Amino acid sequence: MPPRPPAEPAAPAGRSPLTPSPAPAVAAVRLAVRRLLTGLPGAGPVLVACSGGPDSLALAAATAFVAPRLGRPAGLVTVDHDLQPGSAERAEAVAGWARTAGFDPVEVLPVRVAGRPGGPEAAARTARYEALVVAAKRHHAAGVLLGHTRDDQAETVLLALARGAGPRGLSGMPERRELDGVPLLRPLLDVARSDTGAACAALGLTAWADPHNTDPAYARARVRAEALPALVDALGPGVVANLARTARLIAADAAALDTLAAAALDDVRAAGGGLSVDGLAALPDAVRGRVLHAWARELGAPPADLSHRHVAALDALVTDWRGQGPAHLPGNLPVRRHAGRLVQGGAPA
Ligand SMILES: Nc1ncnc2c1ncn2[C@@H]1O[C@H](COP(=O)(O)OP(=O)(O)OP(=O)(O)O)[C@@H](O)[C@H]1O
Repeated sequence: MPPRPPAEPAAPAGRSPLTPSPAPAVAAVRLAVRRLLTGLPGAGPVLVACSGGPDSLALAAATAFVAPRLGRPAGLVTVDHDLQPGSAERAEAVAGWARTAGFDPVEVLPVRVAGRPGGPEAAARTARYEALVVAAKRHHAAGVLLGHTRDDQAETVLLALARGAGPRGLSGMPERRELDGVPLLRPLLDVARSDTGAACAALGLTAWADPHNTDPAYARARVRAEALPALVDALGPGVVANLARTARLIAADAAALDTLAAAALDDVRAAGGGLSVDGLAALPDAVRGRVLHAWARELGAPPADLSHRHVAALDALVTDWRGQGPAHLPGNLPVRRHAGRLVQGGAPA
């Protein structure tokens, strides 16, 4: 069903109809958007990335309400992945609603997913983010707003725990990050999914139900349908908020370690090039791992291919040196230990 234009809820009895009080869920979503938009740098528009699902539809309705009050232009973009029948009509319905809600610009972004590497979900995500970044640059946007909620964050943390992720994965999704110079902003990370659904209902918006969200072929859908509800049953309703809180705490620690590692990398640079083994060995494990990771990227290893195994191989040259090596980084980059340093290059002749 295409979304219908938002309508403010009727004022409760005893209140002036001129100042209706929004439903609590509507107020919660608006407050979250206001908090993020207040003081956002840059004068350009924010672009809401809206799928037509309940999260981004509630986000869009809140942005349509809040942005003009803060003097911030707001546009809306919806991506047509062309993966399901009727996707073009749905995208047009979202765009049509957005025009009536006052967004400008409003764009449907068609993307091609076929032929990209990875599974269809990953390929669609990559294509979507590419299109969002291009649109944001075209409109000199101050940022792209995404509708991820607290429940999405909790799912992300559980999935990260299940695959044995380190602090980066356990940090979940950041509220703000830059992709190719474009700020990606997630105002709803502390808003419950039940609130985005309730906000849509209170505003008379009919959201699109993405069949992928309930398809048990996807691990995230199984976490959403089974694992999180089981945890909530067993441990209480605070679990979702607590998982999201843990992500924030770990993100703060990870950021502090990153800062320490950036300084440590400069400290352990060796005079003749490469890194000093003694300097590296003196660092705490968590800092040394980050230093080696950053150095590998500096050497030209493609970040997407650089795994913890590569970092562990570099680490072994420092802490477990038995004459082995070189370690091989992706991008055909051998690293060896020579004269008390880690240096790039194959075995000496
Ligand atoms: N087709 C799309 N067009 C524009 N933005 C999208 C699209 N799909 C996803 N997004 C953006 O990415 C966010 C996360 O999408 P995802 O599908 O992972 O989560 P979701 O919980 O199903 O969100 P929603 O309820 O908004 O569909 C969305 O809230 C939205 O901001």
